[in-house]
Amino acid sequence: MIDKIRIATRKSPLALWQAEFVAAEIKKHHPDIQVELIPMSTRGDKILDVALAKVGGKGLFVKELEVAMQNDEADIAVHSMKDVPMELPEGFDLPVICERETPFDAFVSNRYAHIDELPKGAVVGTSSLRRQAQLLARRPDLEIKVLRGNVGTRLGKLDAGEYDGILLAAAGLVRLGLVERIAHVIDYNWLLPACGQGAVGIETRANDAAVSEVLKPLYHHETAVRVIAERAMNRSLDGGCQVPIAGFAVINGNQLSLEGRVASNDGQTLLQVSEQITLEETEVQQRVQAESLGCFVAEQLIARGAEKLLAELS
Ligand SMILES: NCc1[nH]cc(CCC(=O)O)c1CC(=O)O
Repeated sequence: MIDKIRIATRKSPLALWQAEFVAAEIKKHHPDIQVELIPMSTRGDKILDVALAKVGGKGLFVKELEVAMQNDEADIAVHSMKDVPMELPEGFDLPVICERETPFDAFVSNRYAHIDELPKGAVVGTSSLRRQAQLLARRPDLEIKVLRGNVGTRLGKLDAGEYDGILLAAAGLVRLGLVERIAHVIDYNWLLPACGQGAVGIETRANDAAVSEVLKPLYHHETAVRVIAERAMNRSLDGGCQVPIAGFAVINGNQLSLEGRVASNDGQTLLQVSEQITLEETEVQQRVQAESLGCFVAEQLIARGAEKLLAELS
């Protein structure tokens, strides 16, 4: 019997919100289990002055949390799925993906109500190559300026007048109660989200059946199927979150569709593939199908030159 669960989390307000959310859900379903947060800093939190793409290395935001689990200082780690490397290290599992918040990106500005209102040459803040590439594909005249730090830091830089507008995940702003800062949510047809964006995942030590059992009520199957498809695509393309890859899956009835994009950093080349399959009956079958749809979309992208594009970037 488990009487306590320790949650390793980053210290940013968004990470703490997500960990608190998981803690509250665990307590709701298991009133007798004690939950404790173990906040810690990761390398990704400490390196703030360089674009993430230049820092390199996978798992910048998760490694320290895994070490804490390995050392039995924590039992689970709560992550933004977007930040979780496609391949987990040996000894860890990701048994639970929670219900997704809005997966889209948001335009935030103190001066302009819409991206389309930005004048020629306006300065837009983002450190995501995915956002940069897709924005430049539509508006090659805009100037992209590095923007790092947690959500509050980024908003502070916007407010200090360093940018005409910035791009952030809408989910982070919603969770932090900052919806009013959103000028508009960006249509995914022209800014396709990152694989896993808006979804929270829970990592455990491998084969920790007791902890997995406790976490079961937090599992959201539809989100899991969508995120599995997106991540399988990303994995097959061998891309981390530091390359201009976008992937977005939706379920409509028994149809699972996945769109994937790979772009050059300047947005001049943008490859795009969309595929759809009919889902089988069981959850296990559907997860397997999602995985193969992701690989299939990746193959199509590779056939159109994605590998060459990504190789040129690294
Ligand atoms: N890379 C940082 C990060 N990781 C997850 C989110 C947002 C929340 C989410 O996608 O679940 C953010 C901030 C952002 O991209 O604006």
